[in-house]
Amino acid sequence: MTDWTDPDTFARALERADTKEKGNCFEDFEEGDVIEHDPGLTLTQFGNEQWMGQTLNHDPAYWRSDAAEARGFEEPPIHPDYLTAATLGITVEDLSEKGGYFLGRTDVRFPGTPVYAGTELHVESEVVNRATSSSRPEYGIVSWRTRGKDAETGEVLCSYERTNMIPRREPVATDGSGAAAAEESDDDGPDLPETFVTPEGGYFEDFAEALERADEENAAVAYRHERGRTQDDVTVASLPLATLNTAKQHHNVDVMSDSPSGDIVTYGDVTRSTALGHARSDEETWREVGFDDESFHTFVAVGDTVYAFTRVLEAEDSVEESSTGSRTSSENTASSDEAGTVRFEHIAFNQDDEPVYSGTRTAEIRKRSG
Ligand SMILES: C/C(=C\C(=O)SCCNC(=O)CCNC(=O)[C@H](O)C(C)(C)COP(=O)(O)OP(=O)(O)OC[C@H]1O[C@@H](n2cnc3c(N)ncnc32)[C@H](O)[C@@H]1OP(=O)(O)O)C(=O)O
Repeated sequence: MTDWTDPDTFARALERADTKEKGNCFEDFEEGDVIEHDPGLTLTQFGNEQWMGQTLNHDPAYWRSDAAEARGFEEPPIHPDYLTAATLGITVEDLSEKGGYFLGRTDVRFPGTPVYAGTELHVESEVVNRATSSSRPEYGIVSWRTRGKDAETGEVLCSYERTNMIPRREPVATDGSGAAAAEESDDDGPDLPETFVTPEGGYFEDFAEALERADEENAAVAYRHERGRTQDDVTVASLPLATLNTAKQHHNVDVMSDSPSGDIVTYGDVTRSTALGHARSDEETWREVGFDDESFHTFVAVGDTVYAFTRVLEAEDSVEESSTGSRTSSENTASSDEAGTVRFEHIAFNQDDEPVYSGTRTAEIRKRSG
């Protein structure tokens, strides 16, 4: 009788067996396709605290009832970074499990927040763009609009547009124009302002005052944050799996040894949330409003340390009044007169000072006088 576990026999069996494939290739996506993602997730206090603890998001309003109430929440809510990461994690099986990398995301918004523990998430995505990569024949570039909804009420809690490099079944000829353009770009050297201004504190007034000072001095409000977080098995493999993110990039060292990164890499949402955690530790955050123009520039792997750099772009002190006289919020107006709205650019960088993530963020920041 054949012993299938004999190593030689088993090696031959493996050679002859078909693989039941997971995930979709570039050719499987058509613009306009709508995909309802089967995995769902109940947003729990444990999942929320695990994410926030490991990414150094220690804002007390998300941990303690009294601090939550002082910020106008019923109880410590689900953190917007965890909500974003969970909304994306659920989609990976259908959209990007085949491989390829998370390149960027924009228009990240939270129309239904605050969200509390116990909410069940139902997620759907629409293919909004499919493009040929001019530099990488084995990949195409796909963008999706994703919406994470409250499974019970249908209310949209988190939505965004995301772009990944996705493997093709068949490589295509590329014209190399992207790579050539990058090589041709003339390098006149960096064009940085002479003076960098650092806000004195983390309140809205500190950011507004620093911007005024920078305007007078033809300077930029730009500074780095001291904390760093070295990537380990928890941040690289455990946190994405806890969001049901099945991307092999984060947990299959065997397959990834033969990939552009050569190793497993940190989930983009972990890198970004860690850098945002560093930035938030130096400010008095009131509410997160949204994120745009997010890009992942290079890989982060076990042993790399994630640091953060912040540029303050705008500060707006206005609160919109509705016709009934009650407060409403829009992009540049705060939801409460206790806060003003600030737009930041955050850059995550590694121990070699290489940018690994960048994006703009709009947040309501508490007023000292509020
Ligand atoms: C979730 C999830 C997976 C992850 O979280 S993976 C971890 C996060 N992502 C990364 O670590 C990727 C970091 N990026 C890189 O290391 C490099 O970008 C990469 C993937 C090696 C490619 O480098 P290249 O130097 O070959 O090329 P480019 O960076 O110029 O990009 C290749 C083409 O993509 C286009 N592109 C780049 N960013 C965007 C964007 N935000 N939106 C649209 N298109 C973008 C770029 O223009 C290039 O196009 P060509 O036509 O010139 O090829 C999960 O699995 O879901």
